[in-house]
Amino acid sequence: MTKHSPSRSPLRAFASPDVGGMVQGAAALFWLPQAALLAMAVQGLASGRGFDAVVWPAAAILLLGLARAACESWGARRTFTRARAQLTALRAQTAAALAAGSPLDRSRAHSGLAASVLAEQAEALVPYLVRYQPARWRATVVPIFILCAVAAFSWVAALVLLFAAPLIPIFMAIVGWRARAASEAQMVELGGMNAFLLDRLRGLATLRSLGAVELTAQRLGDSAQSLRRRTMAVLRIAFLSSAVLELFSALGVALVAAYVGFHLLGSLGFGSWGRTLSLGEGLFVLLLAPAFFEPLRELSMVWHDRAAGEAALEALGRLQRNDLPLPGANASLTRATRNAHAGPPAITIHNLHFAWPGEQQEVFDGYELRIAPGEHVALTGSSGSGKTVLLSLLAGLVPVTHGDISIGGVALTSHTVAVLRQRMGWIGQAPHVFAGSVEANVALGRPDADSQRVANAMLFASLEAVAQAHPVTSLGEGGQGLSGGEAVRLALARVAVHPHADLLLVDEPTAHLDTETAERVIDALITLARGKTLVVATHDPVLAARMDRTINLGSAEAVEKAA
Ligand SMILES: Nc1ncnc2c1ncn2[C@@H]1O[C@H](COP(=O)(O)OP(=O)(O)OP(=O)(O)O)[C@@H](O)[C@H]1O
Repeated sequence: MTKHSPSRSPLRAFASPDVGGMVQGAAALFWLPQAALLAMAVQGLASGRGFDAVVWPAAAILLLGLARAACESWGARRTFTRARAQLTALRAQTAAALAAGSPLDRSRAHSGLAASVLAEQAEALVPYLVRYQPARWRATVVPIFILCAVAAFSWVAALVLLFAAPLIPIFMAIVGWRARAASEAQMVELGGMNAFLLDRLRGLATLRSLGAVELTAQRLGDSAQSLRRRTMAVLRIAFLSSAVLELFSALGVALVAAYVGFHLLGSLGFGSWGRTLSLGEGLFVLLLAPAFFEPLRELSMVWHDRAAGEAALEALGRLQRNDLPLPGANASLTRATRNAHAGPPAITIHNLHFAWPGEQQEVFDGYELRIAPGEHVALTGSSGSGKTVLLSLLAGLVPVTHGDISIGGVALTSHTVAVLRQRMGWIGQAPHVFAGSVEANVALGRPDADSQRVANAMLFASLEAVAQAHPVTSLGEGGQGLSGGEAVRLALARVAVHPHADLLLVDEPTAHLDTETAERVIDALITLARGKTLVVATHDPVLAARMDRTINLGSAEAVEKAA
């Protein structure tokens, strides 16, 4: 299985401007003919042509203005639609990459951070694409055209613009570099605060019972203060970049205005290719000077969108990196419908090696195991001996480092695991209970879980009383409102609803239950596993005694005996 770590380039593709942004940016070029017409009209008025000199240029300026507005609005609409579509695609790609990671990967982003990046931080891409990209394009193209037009009349004015302009990108680059660092720090702080909040909300009952609510509120307050400071840093940098730009653009325009004014007065006769500028030409140069700086000023206004957008792209890229991929995450399920299973599967494990990524110590080092079809097996052993890891390897939740696992004669590989998983029923150590009704928690939205099947499964797990006590949506997130025994029964019902499951993998179903409840859970489990292969990890000797065989992972002889 290859490591899923997308390069930065697919994400970078999001940053390329499209035709909408280009049209929007180029619309600023309409100012060139508009300024020329305005200068012509003033020249005409000055030369005594009266009202006639103004009418046609005014009409043409109006038409050009309408054309400019149309281009800008079409470009803006197209850029916005594209940006939303790109964001949706990027969110889907990131969510798919998150789902393609093993649930046992300890380096996975916390759910609070992932939710914050996907829902909140990713939104920064929209201003980045809608405002920054067209502004960047405009700032690259428009000043060049204006500079050429100005240079055609006066090389001195063009030179003034040319000298003032590079200072702006230099300062912007310096400021932008700081802005990016500040923006990234702000986003990290925001994600951290969200993760902290989500985590503490989940553990509120524990915090309250141990009297740690005050302290947590104080820490949350400190985080909020730190976030405020970071946000202010980002804003300060944004204001600074605007101030620098305003200063240089005002200086540039003032110098051009002074030159044109003195030139027209005859005090500065040079700089216009050996001739004297007319009033209209001087005015044209003067009208173009602020327009030369305008795209750069716009760029500075949206400069922090760039920093936030790039920080968001990077955060999404980080979420997409998987250190521990989920085997077969992208395999198709189509073959599953064709595969009719003949009886419960046998399990064969040969020369199994498994080590966690980045760890030298192997949890399994050449492990061998055979389980007969329909056999009920208890995995025992001291805490940390690898019971959960073995169940996870059988369920294909983590990839084996080396060795072979076969289920029902089919080798467990990234190609077959999705199909094999269809015949597995899994009960983890802490089954997750979603906020919602008991029925919805049993059905889990599976297409084959119709209401009749759900009702039968609930009957089997004696859950009707629980369902009646929690009508419609009252089950709390994380199983609040359910006792430990009820939560296990809910997990049993989830498996009971699945008709093709003939291999049950169950992790410590009786942990933390009183003897009587544990007995009932064991009875239900054995009933459910009738005619199926069952592998159950447990520390409970009563449960282990009810199985056909016990395999102790904590002792080497037991492993050999099992083999
Ligand atoms: N997600 C993980 N990432 C890295 N190491 C892990 C992870 N989960 C477990 N381990 C390590 O793998 C080893 C086996 O853990 P495992 O959970 O399989 O033990 P176990 O026998 O099920 O223990 P228990 O009876 O307490 O549930 C332990 O050393 C544990 O620290």
